[in-house]
Amino acid sequence: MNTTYFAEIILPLSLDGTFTYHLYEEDLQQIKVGQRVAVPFGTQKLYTGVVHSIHQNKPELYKTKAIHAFLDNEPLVTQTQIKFWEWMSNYYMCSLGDVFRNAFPSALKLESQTFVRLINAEFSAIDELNDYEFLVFEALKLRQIISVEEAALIVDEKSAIPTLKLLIDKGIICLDEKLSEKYTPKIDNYVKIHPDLKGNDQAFIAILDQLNKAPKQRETLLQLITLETQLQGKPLKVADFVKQGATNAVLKSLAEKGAVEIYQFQTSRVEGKEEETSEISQLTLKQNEALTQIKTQFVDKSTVLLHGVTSSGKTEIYLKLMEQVIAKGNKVLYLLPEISVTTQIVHRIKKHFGDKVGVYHSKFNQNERVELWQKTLNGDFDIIIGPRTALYLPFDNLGMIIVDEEHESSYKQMDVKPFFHARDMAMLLGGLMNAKVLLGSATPSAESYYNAINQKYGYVELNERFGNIKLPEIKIVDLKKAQKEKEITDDISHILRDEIVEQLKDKKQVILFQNRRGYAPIMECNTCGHTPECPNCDVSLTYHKFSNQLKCHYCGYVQAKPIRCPSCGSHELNTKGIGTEQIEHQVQAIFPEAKVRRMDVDAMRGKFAYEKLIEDFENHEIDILIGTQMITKGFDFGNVNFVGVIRADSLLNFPDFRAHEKAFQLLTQVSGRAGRRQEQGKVLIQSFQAEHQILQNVTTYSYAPTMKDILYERKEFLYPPFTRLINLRFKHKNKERLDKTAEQLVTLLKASFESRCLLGPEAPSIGRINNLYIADVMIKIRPNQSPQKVKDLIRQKIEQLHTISAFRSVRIDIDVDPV
Ligand SMILES: Nc1ncnc2c1ncn2[C@@H]1O[C@H](COP(=O)(O)OP(=O)(O)OP(=O)(O)O)[C@@H](O)[C@H]1O
Ligand SMILES: [Zn+2]
Repeated sequence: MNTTYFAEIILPLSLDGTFTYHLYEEDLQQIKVGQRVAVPFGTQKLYTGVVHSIHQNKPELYKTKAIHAFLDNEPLVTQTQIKFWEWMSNYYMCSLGDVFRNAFPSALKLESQTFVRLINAEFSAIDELNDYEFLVFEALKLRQIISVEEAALIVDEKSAIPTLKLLIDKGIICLDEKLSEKYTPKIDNYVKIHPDLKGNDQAFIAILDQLNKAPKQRETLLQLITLETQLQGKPLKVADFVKQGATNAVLKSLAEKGAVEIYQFQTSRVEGKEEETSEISQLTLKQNEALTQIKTQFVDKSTVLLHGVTSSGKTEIYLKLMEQVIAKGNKVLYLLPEISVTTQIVHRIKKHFGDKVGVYHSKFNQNERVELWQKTLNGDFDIIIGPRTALYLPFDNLGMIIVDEEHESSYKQMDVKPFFHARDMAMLLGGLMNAKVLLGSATPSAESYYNAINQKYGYVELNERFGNIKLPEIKIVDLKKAQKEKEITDDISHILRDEIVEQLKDKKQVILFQNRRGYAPIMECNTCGHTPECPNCDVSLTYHKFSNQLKCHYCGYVQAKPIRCPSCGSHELNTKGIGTEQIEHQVQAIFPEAKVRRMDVDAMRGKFAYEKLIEDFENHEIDILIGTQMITKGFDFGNVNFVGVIRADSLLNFPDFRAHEKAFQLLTQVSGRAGRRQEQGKVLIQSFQAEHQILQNVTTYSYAPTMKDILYERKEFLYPPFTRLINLRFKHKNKERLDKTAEQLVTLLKASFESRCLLGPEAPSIGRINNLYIADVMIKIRPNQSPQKVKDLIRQKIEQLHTISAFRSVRIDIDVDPV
């Protein structure tokens, strides 16, 4: 081997660092940093990787392999992205491969275990296929689906991925996705005079004669003629005609006689709303002031916090800013906590910027993801809207990142590595790309607020609602008192009930908030007190009445609701606690005429479930909407003047140092959905702790005093922003081994920390999930310590721990800045 050039390749593996491959003369002609390559790894496996760098340092310790193929001519990943990934892997203490796996669309990442499916069996231009493509195509015609591994047996190992890639490019095959879901358009029935009768007087008179014996049908037909004239060619919905006196039965008979035609027409739900683009609203005086301040502060600050009360028009300010950034030739990334929020906001943004807006949807399938990646790379969009993973797109020329609802904890990724926080990573990416970062919220997080008042960030306040409407009047309903005085039915106090009656009378829509889903969190036997628990997790099962099942919200375990207590056989099983499903039942029982709907993860499963619900709410097909925190995020509806909170208590009692901050934010945000257009709104919060300081502060909109208390406590007890946290989460199926391992690591770390800064091991509130026991060790990093050094130390101690094989089987997940 006399090659002198080597490439470092990023592979989607949970192993540290990059991997070295040697380059041949001809490779040097085409290789570029950021390009996709197919490489062998391990004994048989083939992987898609990305070129990280090219160098001449021959590895001494092992023999390198060659790159099998270059998959594209041009890089799919920018150099900035590679820097970004490396930074993330270092900061969040995971491998570069973990970041790559999470960041790069899996459809672009063919691996041995990936499956492909034939989509164009009719493909006939066989001449255009090379020998290998032809072989794979023939195999797929027989079998429909094969894996990359199987393709490697048909052609050869080297050529499998490149061959499949060519077939994908030709549209002959695609990645197999079992979960692909279709959007079913909304179909409506329409009615018109039968085309055969149009302009055919004779036929028409014949029909009318025939209808002499059916006066109702005759009348309806004549009415339709009048209506059609009035509508001047616009289609008439059957439903609308029925409202004006026609009946479905009569229309059916008319259709059978050939007098009218009933036809179907697809009513577009989501796209149909995109009108022509229009000008951005004129900002109010206050909004304009805020905009000017933001721009001034950006002169010497890279991050500005916009703290504007609910419905103050923060979105309008973002629109103006975007316009200005785009005018300078730069791009904007607009982050939202969950894509659910976007439905309304996307419409607002598209209305102004049209198809220059790219939307990244968390429910996108793999092929849609690839398309967005490529279009971003081509610079097709001026604005990208998306949730936290939109940070991974291959941007160029980013001028601004807006982090809307920056206080939202769903900005933190918790299910897969890297466990990153999008707000923090937005600032990092902003730094790498020289883009400004605007954080926006009506209830900023304690961390951002602290940074703002300490002038690390710019800080702009906007204290009045658009149209100078007063913030809603918030009152607390004392549930203890209501129960004592029997002023309550089930969980709905009579004050709350009466207010809903008034609202419905005024044709207003009502939003009710309850932060638990399901019917009841706990089922309990009245005789022996037994509570059914999940066999895999240390939690009680949640009762879902609709499906008559008990479900575990942590591992998905499901069982039918038992008829008798599994412990004592008694029939007296009772439920404790309340979920959205139960509130839905109670509300429907009190208001049988009202159209009641529920919005929680159970009710929002489909790809477009959220869009449909928003549309139904806008069309007033819902009178009362009951939801979990899903309804708190950015909802902007004009016809809601009243919001009710069913029970604030579980928010207040959560065992977490952020509980009070979250309770204040959530209650303020929910309240903010009321009274956004014409008049001051009203809010009722039911609670057994009516005197609780947080509730009192919510009613008086005392954000700053609340934060003062919270920050005082954080400082006292060494929590962020006064320390940085790293949580080490141990998981193992054997509790004893788990505890021993965690204790051993604590012993190794002890010498380096004061005892107040090294907590645990301790079981979290749910000590076992999916048959794995859990133990947490929390490390607090004080401002005088270097976080990097602490991280190095942790790595080193884990390595030391792993020299003993018994400890190696215990998984350790490192969570930097846990929320
Ligand atoms: N300058 C303006 N001209 C016209 N309409 C405005 C203006 N400012 C705000 N609005 C309208 O007022 C409503 C509330 O504004 P917006 O949704 O931007 O508030 P927000 O501060 O983002 O609220 P939240 O934090 O509660 O989501 C919207 O319907 C918006 O269209
Ligand atoms: Zn479970």
